Amino acid sequence: MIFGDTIVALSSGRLPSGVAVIRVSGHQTRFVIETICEFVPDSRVASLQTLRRGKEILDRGLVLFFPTPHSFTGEDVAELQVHGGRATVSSILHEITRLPQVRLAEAGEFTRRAFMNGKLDLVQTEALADLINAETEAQRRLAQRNSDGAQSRLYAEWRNRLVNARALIEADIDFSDEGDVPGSVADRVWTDVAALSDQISAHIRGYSAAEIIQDGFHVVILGAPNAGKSSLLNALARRDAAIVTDEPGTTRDVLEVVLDINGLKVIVADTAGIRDGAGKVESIGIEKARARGRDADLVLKLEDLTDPHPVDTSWAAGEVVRIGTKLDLASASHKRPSGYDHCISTVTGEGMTSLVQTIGDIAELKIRDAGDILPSRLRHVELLQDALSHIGSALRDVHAPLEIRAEELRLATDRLGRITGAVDVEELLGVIFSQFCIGK
Ligand SMILES: Nc1nc2c(c(=O)[nH]1)N(C=O)[C@@H](CNc1ccc(C(=O)N[C@@H](CCC(=O)O)C(=O)O)cc1)CN2
Ligand SMILES: Nc1nc2c(ncn2[C@@H]2O[C@H](COP(=O)(O)OP(=O)(O)OP(=O)(O)O)[C@@H](O)[C@H]2O)c(=O)[nH]1
Ligand SMILES: [Mg+2]
Repeated sequence: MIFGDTIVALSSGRLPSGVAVIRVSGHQTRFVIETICEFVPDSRVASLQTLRRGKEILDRGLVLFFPTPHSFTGEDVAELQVHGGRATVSSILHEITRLPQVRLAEAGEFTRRAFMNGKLDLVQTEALADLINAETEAQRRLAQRNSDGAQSRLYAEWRNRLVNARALIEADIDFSDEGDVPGSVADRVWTDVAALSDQISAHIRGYSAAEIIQDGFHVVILGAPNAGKSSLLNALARRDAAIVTDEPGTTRDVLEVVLDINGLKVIVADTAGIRDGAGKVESIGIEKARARGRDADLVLKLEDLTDPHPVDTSWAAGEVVRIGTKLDLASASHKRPSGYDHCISTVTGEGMTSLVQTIGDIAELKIRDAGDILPSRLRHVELLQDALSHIGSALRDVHAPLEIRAEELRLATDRLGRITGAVDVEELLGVIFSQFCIGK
């Protein structure tokens, strides 16, 4: 695909930086190199050159040329690896964009061209955005695998199976016209389609793991006022994120910190202490605490060992871990308290390592069984569910004419095709590429 404009952008990170990578893509790329560099280097080989504006030296840097189609975008691409000073980069960008039919790239425009030229499919494109935004090891791994094409290959394999099934069923339809072939081939086909249906269901269930990996595992700290909730939040965050006082009712609003536990994003929320007879502001806080607790993946239920006021958490949907606090203050008689999963002191740090370990283990357990390849967007899940319901119709309506059942399989194939963009993508492009930064 030929685009009118040649695009240019700073593709590396924030300035100033040691080195900055300026990327150019499009049919004017050669002309850009000829104008500001000394020579067009051999394909895909770095060359050290002086960059000039007329006679004036702008910088000395590495220049690479990737002729079409063997480049990231599939177009002619150049990379200028220059000194990462703000003025250096802006003067080079200025010189390049002065040339005819060359302009600054929009966010995600390089990747959009790569997609248009068939270098990437939709799922890989989304995963590339995720890879760039990945902050934890689990996010990186998920994005890496999907950008690598593993998810796309899985869907391609499923589409193939459906296409094969349809071919055999349609063959059966033709045969049965002649009235002499029984439905034996069809029986085998339907068994495989049923197996595929189970596989797709299992894959869809994996989305909850993808959500935990991408959005974080949600932990909510609940307990009576003064139980030590904010102190625990601060100890987990290793900083003074929340205000701590000896006055009950200090925390009124929900306060979140984001942690990385064993490579997994964990969001911990501190909440207002739950009690009856609280004033207006505090009551609103308590309502928020309950709401958060209901949706949490894990509730940490805190009780002051020296003055326990257990709160009811039977309404919580996720797992509940009971924690005794202020272990350092607990008297000898309290020293071996029972009924707690963990006892901690945020003053001495006792029990903290083991508590963090437990949070990590529970989170890990939720994603462990999900398999390697996960749907990473609601978009994927919706199309997978669509595909599944068409397959379900085909399987269920055993008395329907084979033509109709085969058509259901065709619709399922189409839905799977939409996930990778093999079918009908135009309307999605804007949404997907708006997630990118400039230079990507
Ligand atoms: N300097 C630099 N580093 C980078 C990138 C880049 O664009 N520039 N990338 C940008 O994301 C990533 C690497 N991704 C890339 C993907 C494809 C091609 C490429 O030239 N593909 C050609 C040739 C393939 C081959 O030789 O095997 C092609 O697909 O035809 C380059 C980088 C990360 N590192
Ligand atoms: N000795 C000791 N004191 C603690 C410990 N944890 C908390 N405290 C003290 O207990 C009091 C209440 O702590 P907070 O963390 O503010 O309690 P909270 O549950 O957030 O209270 P509210 O926000 O009012 O619901 C403060 O004076 C803390 O210093 C602990 O492990 N050991
Ligand atoms: Mg508090």
